[in-house]
Amino acid sequence: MVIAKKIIVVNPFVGVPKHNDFDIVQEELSELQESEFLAEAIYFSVDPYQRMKLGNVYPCDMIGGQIARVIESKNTEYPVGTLVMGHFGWRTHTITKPENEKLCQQKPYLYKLPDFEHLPVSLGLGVCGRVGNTAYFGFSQICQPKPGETVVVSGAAGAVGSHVGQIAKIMGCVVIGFAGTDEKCQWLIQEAGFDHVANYKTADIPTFLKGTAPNGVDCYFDNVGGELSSVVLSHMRTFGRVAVCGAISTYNETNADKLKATVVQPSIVSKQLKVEGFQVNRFADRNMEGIQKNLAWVKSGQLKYKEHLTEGFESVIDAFIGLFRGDNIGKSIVKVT
Ligand SMILES: NC(=O)C1=CN([C@@H]2O[C@H](COP(=O)(O)OP(=O)(O)OC[C@H]3O[C@@H](n4cnc5c(N)ncnc54)[C@H](OP(=O)(O)O)[C@@H]3O)[C@@H](O)[C@H]2O)C=CC1
Ligand SMILES: CCCCCC(=O)/C=C/[C@@H]1[C@@H](C/C=C\CCCC(=O)O)[C@@H](O)C[C@H]1O
Repeated sequence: MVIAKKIIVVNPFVGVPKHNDFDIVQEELSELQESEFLAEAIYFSVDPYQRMKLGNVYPCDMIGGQIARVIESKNTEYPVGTLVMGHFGWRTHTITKPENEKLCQQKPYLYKLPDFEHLPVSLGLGVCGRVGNTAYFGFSQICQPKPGETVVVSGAAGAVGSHVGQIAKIMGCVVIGFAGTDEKCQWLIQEAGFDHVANYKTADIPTFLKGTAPNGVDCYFDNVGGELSSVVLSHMRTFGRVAVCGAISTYNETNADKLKATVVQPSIVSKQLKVEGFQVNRFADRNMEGIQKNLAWVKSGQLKYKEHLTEGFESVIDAFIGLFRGDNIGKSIVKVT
C-alpha cells in the first residue's frame, strides 16, 4: 500500500500566507481501479493564483500543478514511465484517471508531456507549460501587437512577465519592463533582451515612461495591478490594448480602502483603450499548440528561461510565501525528491 504525503491548508489566508496556515498529513491510497494510474511527483509548481483560488471549506488540500511520473497503471494510455503534468496539488503520490478533468477547475487538468529532448522536464510547469501559454496566448491574442509598437510589462522578471517581454521582442516590439529589484532589472536587460527597465519601488515612473515611451504605450501586459498600472494606463496611446493577466499587488491586501479602484476611467475613455482580462483556461483547447510554439522558441535559443528552484517537499511552503516577497527571477518550482 502507498502512503502519500500531502500539504493541506488549515484556515483561510489572511494577508501574506504563513507557515502555520499549512499542515503536512499522510493519506493511505487504495488499490488502483480500472483506467486509473498512480503518479509520483517530481516537481511542484508555485504560482500566485494558489493564494486566490482555494474554496470556502477548511481544512482543504492545497491546489497546484505538478510534473509527475506514472509508477503503476491500469490505463493503457498512461503506461508506467509516462511523464505527465497534472493538477494534483502539493502531494507526493496521486491516483487518478483522465475523466477526473470534470472535477477540476484547471483546464487542462492532465496531459502527457511532449518530448522535451535534452531540456529539463520542469519546463512543463513554466515556459513550456500553462504559464508559457498564459504569456503566449495572453499577449498575442489580447494585445494583438504589431512590429514597432511599444509594449510595457509589469511583473517583468517573473515567469509570465519575462516570457511576454521576450515574445514581444521576437514580434519586433520595443519592450519596457517593471520589476522589484535592481538585480532583476539587470537580468531583464542583459539576458532577456528588454529595451528599458525600471525598479518600480525606486523609480519615478511617470518620468521614466515619458523618456522611454515618448509617443505613448501601445500594449500593456499587466501582471500586478494597483498604482503602477494606473500610471501606465495614463501613458497609453490612443487605441492602446491592455491585457489584464493578474493583480498580484492586491492578493494579500487586507486594507479595504486600498482595494478601492483608483480612477482609471478617464484614461480609458480619452485614449479609447481596449482593456481585457483573461484566464489561460480560455485557451485550453490550444494547449499543445502553445506548448509546441514555446518549445520551438526555446530550442532555437530565441526564448530564454530561468527557473527559481527550491528543493524538498516541505520547502514548497516557503517557496510559495517567497513569491510575495519577490524572491524569484523566472519560474518558481520545487524539486520534490
Ligand atoms: N490570467 C491567467 O490565466 C494567469 C495569471 N497569472 C498572473 O500573472 C501574474 C504573474 O504570475 P507569475 O509569473 O506566475 O508570478 P511571478 O513569477 O511573477 O512571481 C511573482 C512576482 O510578483 C512580484 N510581486 C510580488 N508582490 C508584489 C506586489 N505587491 N506588487 C508588485 N509585484 C509584486 C514579485 O516580483 P517583484 O520583485 O518584481 O515585485 C514576484 O517575484 C500574477 O498576477 C498571476 O496571478 C499567472 C498565470 C495565469
Ligand atoms: C483575482 C485572481 C486573479 C488570479 C489570476 C491568476 O493567476 C489566474 C490563474 C489561473 C490559471 C493558472 C494558470 C497557470 C498556472 C501554471 C501552473 C499550473 O498549475 O498549471 C488558470 O488555471 C486559470 C486561472 O484561474
